Amino acid sequence: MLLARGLANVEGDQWVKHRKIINPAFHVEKLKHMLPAFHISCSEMIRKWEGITKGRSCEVDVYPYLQTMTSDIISRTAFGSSYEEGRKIFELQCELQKLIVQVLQSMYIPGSRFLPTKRNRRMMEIDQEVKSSIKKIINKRLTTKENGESSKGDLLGILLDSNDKVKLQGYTTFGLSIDEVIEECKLFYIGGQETTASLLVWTMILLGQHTNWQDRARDEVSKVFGDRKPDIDGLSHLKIINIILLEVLRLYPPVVALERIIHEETKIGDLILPSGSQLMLHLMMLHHDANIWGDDVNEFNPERFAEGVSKATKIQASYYPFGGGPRICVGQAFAILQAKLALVMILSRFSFKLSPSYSHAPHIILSLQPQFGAQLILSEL
Ligand code: HEM
Repeated sequence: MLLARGLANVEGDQWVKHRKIINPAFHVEKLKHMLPAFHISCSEMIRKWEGITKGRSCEVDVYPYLQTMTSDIISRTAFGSSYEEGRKIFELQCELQKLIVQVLQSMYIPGSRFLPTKRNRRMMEIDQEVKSSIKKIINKRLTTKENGESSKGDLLGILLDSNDKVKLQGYTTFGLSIDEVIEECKLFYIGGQETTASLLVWTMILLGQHTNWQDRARDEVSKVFGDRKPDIDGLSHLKIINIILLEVLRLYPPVVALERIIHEETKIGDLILPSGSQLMLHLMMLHHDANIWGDDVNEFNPERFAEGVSKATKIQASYYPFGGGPRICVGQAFAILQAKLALVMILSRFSFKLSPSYSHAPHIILSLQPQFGAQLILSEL
């Protein structure tokens, strides 16, 4: 729970309260204003690639760059004007994430997390530092608000506004405490950064393999935007890129499994599951089941989504890259918008193919990642 205790980790009434406050932050109207921030972060990545390729074809492991870009986007969109402080917080959060992965991968000794080891002390230090830095940003915001300045269009501002609104609606116990706002800010990073980087890296790997789809996507980009800067309207009309992303999320879902706890005895077929049972829906298995998807289940074939998600399978309810039901991913539209914009910008500037030095090894560290990176040959257009 050191990583974040926000929305994803609360239950019952607590969850209803958090979700009601957070939902507006991800509304399409709000996302529209975040597009310029997405654009800046993506342009920076492209400039770095141009600096490497210098007009020639060149091998680049694109994965770390995509990770930096998605991290940068979260810092900008979560904290807006407090971007620099936000970035530092997320760098610490990233270090914490790595330390936690080390713990998860080492032998479990009960109680060992309370020992004052170097790693444990560093983890506690980071946790304290992150909390106090977010607190400083929030306090600064609250002071400017008290002075009558309107909130910024970033996630933190929207979260604080939305919190005020539910309080005004008479839900005296409904608002979030400062500590809870802090946890939500941390969760945006945990939930949004690695997952979106995972979606983008598998998309580039697959388009580097299936260059016919890359060409189709690029054609679409030039038809929709020409020399225009991508806008939200155009992005929502990209059909080819949309089915490509759907197919990537089927083959390589960044979150590989969904978890649920049953609150009352439930009968499924011949099985009677007692209350309190923990269920896991493995998306990798569901998305790779030939009975559902057909014989070409392991092939990259975006065309299967041409008539929409429900027509792509023989059985309904078989595709859940963003989960489902009331707990469906709150950042879905944010992630898809970001992925579409990044792809449009990459495809307009580079063509790419898989390098012979790429080793295919999907592995899971919080999200589904290419273990040895994503080596592509980039060529400037
Ligand atoms: C491609 C990118 C992403 C994927 C594949 C993804 C996937 C998921 C999945 C599978 C869940 C669990 C849903 C369930 O249990 O039914 C989830 C929950 C969540 N995601 Fe995402 N996510 C992505 C991006 C984001 C982004 C960008 C953010 C925020 C900036 C975010 C924030 C959250 C939060 C807060 C929850 C918990 C929702 C709740 O419990 O009510 N995610 N996500």
